[in-house]
Amino acid sequence: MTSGVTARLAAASLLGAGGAAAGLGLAATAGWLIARASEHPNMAVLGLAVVGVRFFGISRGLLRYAERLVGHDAAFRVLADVRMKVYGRLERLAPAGLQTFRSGDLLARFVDDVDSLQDLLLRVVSPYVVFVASAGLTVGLVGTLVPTAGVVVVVAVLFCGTAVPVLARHLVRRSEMRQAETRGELSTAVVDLVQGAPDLIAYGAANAQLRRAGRADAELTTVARSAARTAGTGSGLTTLLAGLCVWGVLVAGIVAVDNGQLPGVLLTVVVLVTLAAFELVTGLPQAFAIFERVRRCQARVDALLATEVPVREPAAPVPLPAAPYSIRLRDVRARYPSGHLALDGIDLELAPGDRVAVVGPSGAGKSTLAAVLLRFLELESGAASLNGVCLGDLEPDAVRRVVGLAGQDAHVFDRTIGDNLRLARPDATEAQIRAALAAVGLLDWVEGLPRGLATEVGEHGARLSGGQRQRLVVARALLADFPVLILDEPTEHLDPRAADALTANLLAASSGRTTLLITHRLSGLQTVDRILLLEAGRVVESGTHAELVAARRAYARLWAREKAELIQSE
Ligand SMILES: Nc1ncnc2c1ncn2[C@@H]1O[C@H](COP(=O)(O)OP(=O)(O)OP(=O)(O)O)[C@@H](O)[C@H]1O
Repeated sequence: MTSGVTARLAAASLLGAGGAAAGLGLAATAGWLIARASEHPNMAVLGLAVVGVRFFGISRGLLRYAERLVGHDAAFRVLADVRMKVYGRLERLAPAGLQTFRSGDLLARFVDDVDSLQDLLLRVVSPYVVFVASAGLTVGLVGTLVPTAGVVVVVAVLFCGTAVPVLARHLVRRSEMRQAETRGELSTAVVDLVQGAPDLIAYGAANAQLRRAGRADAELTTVARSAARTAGTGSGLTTLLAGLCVWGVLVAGIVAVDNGQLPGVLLTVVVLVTLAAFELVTGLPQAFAIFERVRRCQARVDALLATEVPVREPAAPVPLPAAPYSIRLRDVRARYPSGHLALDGIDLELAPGDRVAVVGPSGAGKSTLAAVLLRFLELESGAASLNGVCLGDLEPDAVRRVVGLAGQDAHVFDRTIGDNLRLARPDATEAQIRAALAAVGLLDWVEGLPRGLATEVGEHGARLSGGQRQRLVVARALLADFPVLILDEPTEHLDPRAADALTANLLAASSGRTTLLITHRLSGLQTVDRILLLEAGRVVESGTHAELVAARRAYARLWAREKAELIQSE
C-alpha cells in the first residue's frame, strides 16, 4: 500500500471517529436540551445547548460525508493498484500460464474478487472504527455519570462488538468462503454458454449447459442465502442486546437519580448517548461475514498473483541487440506443464532475411516451436539465442518486439477493419495499410465494401468469413513490421487454391524479412530457403523443396499425396 493511501485511510478513520463523537455530542446536547426545557428555565440557560445541537448536527453530517469521500477515494486507489497488478500478472502469464484457469473463473477473479477487496475498507474497517470510537466515548461518559450503567455498556459492547460478530463470522465462514468459488463456477458456465452458443445449439446440448449454469446459480443463491440468514440473525441478536443495554442503563440511571447521585436532567443524556452509540452496531455481524468473503477473494487474487510465470524472467535483462537479427536453436527440448515433451532436440538457424518453412503432421510440435521463439514456453534443455544472446537473458517483451506472430487463433477485435489493423501500428499510413491488405489479397474486397476500412467486423470477427479473418490477422502482422515474423498456419481456413495463392502472396510480401512459415500445405514452398519436417517434436528431414522431393522420403510422400489430392479436387 502506498503512503498516500495509508494517509488517506488514517484520515478516513479519524473523520469516522470524529463523526461518531459528533453524533454522541448531538445526542447528549439534544437530550440535555429536551430534559432541561421541560423545567421551563430562562432561555439564556438553553442558548449554549442550542448552539451545541447545531454545531454537533452540522459537524456530524460534514464529518460523515468527508469520511465517505476520503474512505472511498482510498478504497478505489487500492482497487486500481490491485487491478493493475493482476492485469500485469495476466499479461506475463498469457498464454501458457493461464491454461490452468478457466476463462469464466479468471473473469470472476479479475472483476468480482478484486471488486470485493474494497469492502474490507468500506464495510469492515470503517464501521468497526466508528463503533469502537462511539463505544469508547460512551463508556467514558456514561461510566463517569453512572458507574453501574458504565458496566452495563461495557458488557453490551463486548457482546455486540466482539462475541456476536465473532460467532456470526464462525457460522458464516463456510458459506461466505464458498461464495467466491461458486461465483467463479457460475461465471465459467455462463461464459461457456455464451461463447459456445452456436455449437451448443447445433449439437442440441444447449439445455444441458443451461442446466449446468442453473445449478451453479442455485448453489450461489443457497450459499448467499445461508450467509445472509446468519448475518441477519447476528444483527437481530445485536439489536436485542443493544435494546437490553439501553434498558439496563435506564434502570441504573433511575436508581442513580433516586439515590441523588445523578441530576434528573442528565438521565436523558445517559440514555440517548447509549442509544446513539449502538445505532451502528447492527451492521457488525454483517461486517465480520464480509471480512470472511474478502479473505477468500483475497486468497483467490493472491493465488493468481503467485502463479508461476511460464518462462524465466531475468533479474537483470541484457539489452536487446541491434538489428539485423539472427536466431539460433541448439538441441532444444521443451515440455508443457502437463509433462508432455513437445520438442525433442530441435536445431534451427534463422539468418537475417531467411525464409524457413516448418511442416509436419498435426501435433508434431510446430506451434510449440513458435511458442519457444516467442518466449511463451521455457526450454527444458538446449540453447536459444538472438544475435548470440541467450533468449532467457532478454526481457520476454523485448524478444516479442523482434519476433512477431500471426497465429492461427489470433484475436480479432470487435471494431472496424482499420482499427484491427492499426492495433499493430497506430501511426500506419493509408498506403501502408493498403499494402498490407494487398499482400494478403484483401484489398479489392475491402475497397468494394460500402464502408471500406470503417466496416465493423463483429465480435471475434464474426461478420467475416474464416478466410477473411485469417487474412486480416496476417495483414496486421505484416503491418506491425516485426524483424522476424512467424506465420502459424496462415492458410488454415482457405480452400487449397486460395491457400496456395495466399502462401505465394505472403512469401512475396515477406521477401527480405526473416520469416518462419508454419504450414501443413507444401505447395508454394519451392521459394523458401529451407524446409524442416517435424515429427513428434523432432526434425526428421530438412533441406530445400527440391532436395527433399529428390530424397524420396517422408516429405516426398507428403508432397505426392498433396498433388494427388489437388488433382482429385479439380
Ligand atoms: N498447452 C499444452 N499443454 C500440453 N500439451 C500441449 C499443449 N499445447 C500443445 N500440446 C501438445 O504438444 C504437442 C505439439 O503441439 P503443437 O500445437 O505444437 O502441434 P502442431 O504441430 O502445431 O499441430 P497443429 O498442426 O495441429 O497445430 C501435441 O501433442 C499437443 O497435444
